Amino acid sequence: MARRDTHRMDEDDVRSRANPRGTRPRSKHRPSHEDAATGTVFAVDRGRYGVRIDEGALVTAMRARELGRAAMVVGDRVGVVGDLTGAPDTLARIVRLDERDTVLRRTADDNDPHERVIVANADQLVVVTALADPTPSFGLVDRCLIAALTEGIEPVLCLTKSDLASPDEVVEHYAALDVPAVVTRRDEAPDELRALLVGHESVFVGHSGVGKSTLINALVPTAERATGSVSAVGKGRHTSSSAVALALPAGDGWVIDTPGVRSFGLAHVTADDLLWAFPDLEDGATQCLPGCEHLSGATGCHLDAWVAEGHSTPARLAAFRRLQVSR
Ligand SMILES: Nc1nc2c(ncn2[C@@H]2O[C@H](COP(=O)(O)OP(=O)(O)OP(=O)(O)O)[C@@H](O)[C@H]2O)c(=O)[nH]1
Ligand SMILES: [Zn+2]
Repeated sequence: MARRDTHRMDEDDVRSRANPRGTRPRSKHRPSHEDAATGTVFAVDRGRYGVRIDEGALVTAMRARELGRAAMVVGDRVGVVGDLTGAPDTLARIVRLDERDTVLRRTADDNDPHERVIVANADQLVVVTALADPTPSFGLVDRCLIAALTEGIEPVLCLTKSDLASPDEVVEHYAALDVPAVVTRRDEAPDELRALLVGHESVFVGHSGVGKSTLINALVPTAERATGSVSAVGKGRHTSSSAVALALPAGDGWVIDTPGVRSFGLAHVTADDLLWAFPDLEDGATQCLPGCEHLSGATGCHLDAWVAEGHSTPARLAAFRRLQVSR
C-alpha cells in the first residue's frame, strides 16, 4: 500500500500521486463520449498529440475544450473521438484523460517549485550512464534513482561504453540499493537489457552523450523513423524537447526516449518521500524527532539504533543517507 500523501496536485491539477502500485486507473474526467476509443499518447508537440489507438492506427489529435487545463504527457491513457483512421491531415479529439498510475517528474532545479511531469504511467526507469566519456555522474544517477523510487517506478541502471572502462566500481557503488544493473557496449547486442524491458513501459534518462540513442536504436531498429514521424505531429517542425514513446519490435512493451538532461531537480521530493522507498527503514523513523532529516550524526535520528536492532543493515542505511544527501 502506498502511504504517501495523495493530496498533491501536479501542474495541471491532474491527480497523479494516487497509489502507484494500485489497481487500474479510474477516469478523472467523466467520459462524455461513450464511444471514445482508448489509446496511449506517444508524442506531444506544440499542442498536438500523437496517439496510438489500442489495436488501431496512429492518429494526431488535439484536446477537447472540455478537458479544461489538463495537459497530456507521453504515456497518458486517453479517450479519443473523431477521425481515427490516421490518414494524412486528419485530426482526432482527445475527450478523456485517465488517471495516472505513476508520474515521472522533475523541477528545473532544486529551488524551483514548478514541477514538470515528463512521462505518465511508466513502471520502469532506465538510468543510462556511461562508464567513461563522459565519466559517470553519481549525483545525477542518484537523483534519477530518487525520482523513480519515490514514485513507485522500478529503477534499472544501464552502464554503457563498457569497452572503455570496467563497470565494477559503479556496480559496487550501487549494490546496497538493490537496483538491477546491466552493462552494455555498442558492439554487442543489448540482450540482457532487452529482456528487462519486455512487458514494461520503460523511460530512458541520461546525460547527453552517454550513448542513449545508440542503445535505443539497437533496441528499436525503427526508432529514427518513428522519431521523424513525430515531427508530423507538431506541424512539421522537429521535436527534440520532449519525450517520445517507441513500441518494442515484439509489440510487448514501450521504450520512452527523453532528451539528454544535465540536472534533475527534486524540489518536490521530501525526506519522507525518499524513506517510503526504503520499507526496511521506514518504520524506524517513526521514533525520530519531528522534522528529522535522517542524516548521519543528526540529533534524535533513530535510524542508527534501528539498524543496530537488526531491522536493516548499515549498508542500506548508508545507501539511503547517500541518496538523502544527493536530494
Ligand atoms: N566507445 C563507445 N562509444 C559509444 C558507445 N555507445 C555510444 N558511443 C558513442 O558515444 C557518442 C554519443 O552517443 P549517443 O548515442 O549519440 O549518445 P546520447 O546519449 O544519445 O547523446 P545525446 O543525443 O546528446 O542525448 C557517439 O559518438 C557514440 O558513437 C559504446 O558502447 N562505446
Ligand atoms: Zn531520523
